Order: sequence, then C-alpha cells, then structure tokens
Amino acid sequence: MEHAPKAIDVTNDVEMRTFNFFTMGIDGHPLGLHLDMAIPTILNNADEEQQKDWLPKAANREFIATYAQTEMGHGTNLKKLETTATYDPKTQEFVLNSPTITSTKWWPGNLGKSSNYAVVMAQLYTQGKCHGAHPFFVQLRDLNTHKPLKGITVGDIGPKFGMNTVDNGFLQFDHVRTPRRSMFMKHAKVLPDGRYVPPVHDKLNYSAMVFIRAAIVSGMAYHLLVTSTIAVRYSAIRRQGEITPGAGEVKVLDYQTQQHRIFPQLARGLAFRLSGQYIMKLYTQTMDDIRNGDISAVPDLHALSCGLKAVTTHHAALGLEQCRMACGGHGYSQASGFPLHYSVAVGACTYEGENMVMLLQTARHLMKIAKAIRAGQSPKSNKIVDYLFHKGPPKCLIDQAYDTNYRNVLESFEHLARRQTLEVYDKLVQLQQQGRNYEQAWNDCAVELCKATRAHVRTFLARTFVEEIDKISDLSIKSVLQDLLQLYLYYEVTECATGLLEDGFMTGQQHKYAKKKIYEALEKIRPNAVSIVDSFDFQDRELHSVLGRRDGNVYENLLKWAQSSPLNKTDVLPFHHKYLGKMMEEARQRSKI
Ligand SMILES: CC/C=C\C/C=C\C/C=C\C/C=C\C=C\C(=O)SCCNC(=O)CCNC(=O)[C@H](O)C(C)(C)COP(=O)(O)OP(=O)(O)OC[C@H]1O[C@@H](n2cnc3c(N)ncnc32)[C@H](O)[C@@H]1OP(=O)(O)O
Ligand SMILES: Cc1cc2nc3c(=O)[nH]c(=O)nc-3n(C[C@H](O)[C@H](O)[C@H](O)COP(=O)(O)OP(=O)(O)OC[C@H]3O[C@@H](n4cnc5c(N)ncnc54)[C@H](O)[C@@H]3O)c2cc1C
Repeated sequence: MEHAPKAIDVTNDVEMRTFNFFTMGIDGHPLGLHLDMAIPTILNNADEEQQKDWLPKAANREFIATYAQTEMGHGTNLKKLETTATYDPKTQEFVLNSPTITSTKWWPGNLGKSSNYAVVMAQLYTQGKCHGAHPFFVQLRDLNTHKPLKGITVGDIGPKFGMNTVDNGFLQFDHVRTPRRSMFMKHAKVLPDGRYVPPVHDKLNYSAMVFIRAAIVSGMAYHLLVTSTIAVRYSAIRRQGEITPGAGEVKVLDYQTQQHRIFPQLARGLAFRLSGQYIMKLYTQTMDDIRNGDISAVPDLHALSCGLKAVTTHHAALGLEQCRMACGGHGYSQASGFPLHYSVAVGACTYEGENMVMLLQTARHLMKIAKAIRAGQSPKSNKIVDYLFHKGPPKCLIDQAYDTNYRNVLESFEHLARRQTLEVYDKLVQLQQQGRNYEQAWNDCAVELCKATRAHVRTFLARTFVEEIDKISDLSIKSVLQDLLQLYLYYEVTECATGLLEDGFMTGQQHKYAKKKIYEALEKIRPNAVSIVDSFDFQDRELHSVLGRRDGNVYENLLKWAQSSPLNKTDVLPFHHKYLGKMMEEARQRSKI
C-alpha cells in the first residue's frame, strides 16, 4: 500500500495504546483485540523464541488475532471452560476440540469475520491429566483466502446492545491439530514427551485480562469526560425557562440541579483518569518484575485492578446516563452521541470480568488483610492497604476549621473501609464457628464483601486524587482542579453517608456540612465549566455529538443531521401509497358509505 501504516508500537507503551484502543475503538475496530489482548498475551506469555516469531508479525499487522476465552456456557468461571487441548506426544501436537454446544467460544471481539488467529484459552490435557486453562496461539483462517481452516467453524454472533461495528464471534473446534509450540510457553510448558512444567504462579496466564481491567479505568475516565463535555456544552447553549420572572430564559447550566447532575461526572472522570494512570504504571512495573522473576506484586495488582475496574465502570454507566438525561429530548437522539458512548462504556461492567465477580476478587485480598489485623500482625509497607492496619480518629472531623489536604475527609473514607472490612471478616468467622463451611459463609457475606471493596476503592480513588492535585505547581490550574476535588470528595461523602452515619462516626450536622461544601463547589465550578471541558480538547469527531460541538452551533447542525437521514431522501416514502396511503383511502371510502 502507498501509505502502509507504520508497525504498532508493541513496547510496553501501554498508556498510548490504551488510549488508542478506547478512542479509536470507541465503537470498536477490527484490530481492537489484536492491539490490546493478543499483543499483551504475546508480550507476557510467549517465550523468547515465540516472541521472535509472532511479535514482529503482530506489530506489522501480518495477521489479526483476537482473544478467545469466553464460551457460550462459561465466561466467569474459567475453571469450567470446556474447550480442550489434548497433547499427542506421537505427533507433538495439541488437538483442540469443542466437545459440547456450550463449549463454543462466544463473544470474542473481531472473531466473527476479521481475525485469522486467536489466543485460545483451553483446558490443557497431557499424559491423561488436566492442568487447567492455558493459552494457545491458533490459526483460524487461511491467510490468503481468509476461509476457516479444516475443523474450524467460525462466525459473527449477531447484533448486540451496542458496539455493532465489532464482529464479536463464535468459534468451534472439531479435533483441530496445532503444533506443540502453539502453546504459550513462557510460564507453563509441555515438553516433547508430554511432561507438564508448571508456571511459577498459576495466574500469570491471566495477564491480558489484568491489562484490559487496568486500561478500562482510564477508558471510563475518557467516557465520563467526553459525555460531561457534551452535557456541559449543550447546557451552556440550551436556554429553557426563567429563574427570575421576566428576566428571560436562562441557560439550563444555571440550574443547580443541572450542575449537580453533570459536574460530579466531570470530577469522577478526573479522579478515574488519575487512578487509571496509577494502575497502568503498577501493571507495567509488575509485568517487568515478572520478567525478572519477581511475582510479589501480582496479588496487589490483581486486587486493585479488579476493584477499580468494577467501581469505575459502574459509576461511569450511571454518570453517562445522568449526562444523557440532563440533555432532555435531544439527549435521546443518536445525534447526541450518548447512545454510542453509553452502549460501549456500559459493556465494560460485564466484559473483562463481570463487576460482582471482580468486587469479590478484591474482597478476597481484603479478607487476608483483615485476618492479619485480627492476628495482631503489623502492616506491610503498602500504601494501598496500610491504612487498614491503622487506628483512625474515633469521630469524623470533616467540619473542622482546617482540613489540610482533606486529611479529615480521607480518614472518613478510611474509617468506613476499615470498619466494613473488619466487620464482614468477623461475620465470616462467626458463621464458620456456627458450623457453615467457608464457601457457604462467603456466599452469605457476599453483599457486605462487595461493600468492603467499594469502600476500599473509594479510599484509593480519593487519596490518589488529593495527592495528584497537590503536586500541581501552576496555581491557576490548581485552583480550578481543587474546586473539582472539593466537589468529588464531599459528593463521595454523601454517597457513602449511610456507612458513616451507621456507627455514629459522622453526625447529621456533618452530613449537612458535606452537602454545603457540594453546593459551594458547584457555584465555584459553574463559571469555569465550559473552559474546563474545552481544555480537554476533544475533537468533534471523537465526541460523535451535534450537542457537544465546539462551535456550539447545535440547532443548525441538528436540522442538517436530521435532513441527512436516508428517510428524508424523498418527501414521500416509496411504500407510503402501498400501505398507509391505501389504508387511509380505504378508510375514507368506508366512511362515505
Ligand atoms: C472502556 C470502554 C471503552 C471502550 C472499549 C471499547 C472496546 C472494548 C470492547 C470489548 C472489550 C474487549 C475485550 C473483552 C475481553 C474479555 O471480556 S476477555 C474475557 C474476560 N473474562 C474474565 O475476566 C473472566 C473472569 N473470571 C476470572 O478471572 C476467574 O475465573 C476468577 C473469577 C478470577 C477466578 O479464577 P480461578 O477460578 O482461576 O481462581 P480461583 O481458583 O477462584 O482462585 C482465585 C485465586 O486466584 C487469584 N487470581 C485470580 N485471577 C488472578 C489474576 N488475574 N492475577 C492474579 N491472581 C489472580 C485470586 O487472587 C485468588 O487468589 P487467592 O485468594 O490467594 O486464592
Ligand atoms: C461487549 C463484550 C465484549 C466481549 N469481548 C470478549 C472477548 O474479546 N473475549 C472473550 O473471551 N470474552 C469476551 N466477552 C465475554 C465476557 O468476558 C463475559 O461475558 C464475562 O466474562 C461474563 O461472563 P458470562 O457472560 O458468561 O456471565 P456469567 O459468568 O454466566 O455470569 C452471569 C451473571 O451471574 C453472576 N455471577 C456469575 N458468577 C458469579 C460469582 N462467582 N459470584 C457472584 N455472581 C456471579 C453475575 O451477576 C453475572 O453477571 C465480551 C463480552 C461483552 C459483553
């Protein structure tokens, strides 16, 4: 091709690739999974020889690969995946098979029609023993004809809630043979004679999922900031109703309810962006550590990425809906961009680990810490969880005159997370003392376990936001961001007020104080709101929104957008006379009788 695209940067510059994934892939593109799951799998799970062979071709787009793990019958419970990869030492090959209808791979992005390779997660059998789910790099289609290879049935799963430019697909194997070396062999191995060599940590095969979970946090920030931009800009041009009778219609952005609906989404978007940068750095560092044989950070990365992914996706889904609703009828039009952004963002509550399951994964980590606390152990030097070991103030101090760097607010969040974590741990112990087994006790505490995770993640998000704003040296920027920080923190206080009031830690008076600080912040943000969203410098093509146009010419362009609809190509639709016209003519005839 005259201007062949340059090779994909497959270094661990995950920040840019992530942003590309979430921006270019806003409604999905054929290389989405190739970029952000297949390549990370090769980077982190292929041995040196395999990387030498596969990585340059992947970077050069000589093939398109997806990540085929989920099956029709199982997405969460990877232990029960049914696709098998059975080693045949005679031919030194694995035989891939889909033994049941429910073992059909189902959902992988770009699997239906675009990809000719896939990372396939299959239960590995060798010498008659199953060693659990392992990744294999498998060719699916002929590189020239693009026809499915022998024994492979593949196609698109059909229209979905959204992201309908992505060919999420299905895949079945009928005893398909693949070379031994198609198994990713950096961590676990199968030797030519069939002997299995286990990995140093049995979850290293899951690293691609960890990458996307970490990336999703910034993705959610992106979606919240994009939709807040649309809502703020539209609210700044839309005039509806009067505040002072006779003074003329006001911009709807001047209504306190409109500010209370939109500005917290702006604040959360910033908070998620800052934590998204942190978790991505932690991911990159952990992957580098693993390459040097150090797996100590793997559990922390898993716990934090699961919790952040679950909390930020849930809040983004709620926040995008608030932004849509704040834009009235035009917010319900495709012209607004909201249906596109929402349908992509809300999928993240499910893909890459369903949110309830992710919250419970983080809770497993918290229960280990609770056990250590109850055993009187001292904290590890880990800023993410150390606060759980500390004894905070007995009472809430958020309304004290000076709260330097919001220390009193952060201690409120820490108090709630500590109390929730220890209380649910104590309940777990108590239920087992009453005779329940651990798994049953766990299930009977699951809702409270999820609350503990949410409280812990809230603490992390808030602390990171405070710390990052504190580092800003430009005082004019710092002052604007501090208004958003104030809104964020006190909004989160009111969001978790039940937990703070439940044990008398916070008083009703302090809850009123928090609300006052919210309204104060709304007032301070209002005059800067349009400049704040303009500073993100989103291009109109990224916003996909007539309402969010930078030039503010909404109405002219809304009409243009409507007129461009295929329905308006002719004044009278071809089928009119055949159906509606005929119906009305016959009705008129009948009424004359
Ligand atoms: C942002 C949006 C904007 C734009 C986006 C545009 C486009 C994107 C479009 C689509 C998305 C793209 C791709 C989507 C891809 C997918 O969805 S891929 C499939 C994702 N599937 C999952 O996430 C499966 C979820 N389930 C699991 O991960 C596991 O089953 C499990 C729930 C974690 C349980 O695992 P398992 O059964 O093997 O483990 P247990 O025996 O229960 O033991 C758990 C212990 O293992 C530790 N563990 C588990 N996972 C990990 C890990 N990844 N890393 C480290 N450690 C791990 C866990 O901590 C337990 O340890 P223990 O407590 O010490 O025992
Ligand atoms: C847009 C989109 C893109 C996707 N892309 C890919 C892809 O590229 N590759 C790929 O492999 N997969 C992909 N997936 C599949 C996705 O990873 C799975 O849908 C997800 O892991 C959930 O699994 P499931 O759908 O089988 O739901 P299930 O695991 O059947 O869970 C159903 C519900 O049961 C509950 N539940 C399940 N287990 C538990 C538990 N242990 N504790 C508490 N509650 C539980 C939860 O409420 C859950 O929502 C994609 C999905 C979507 C929507």
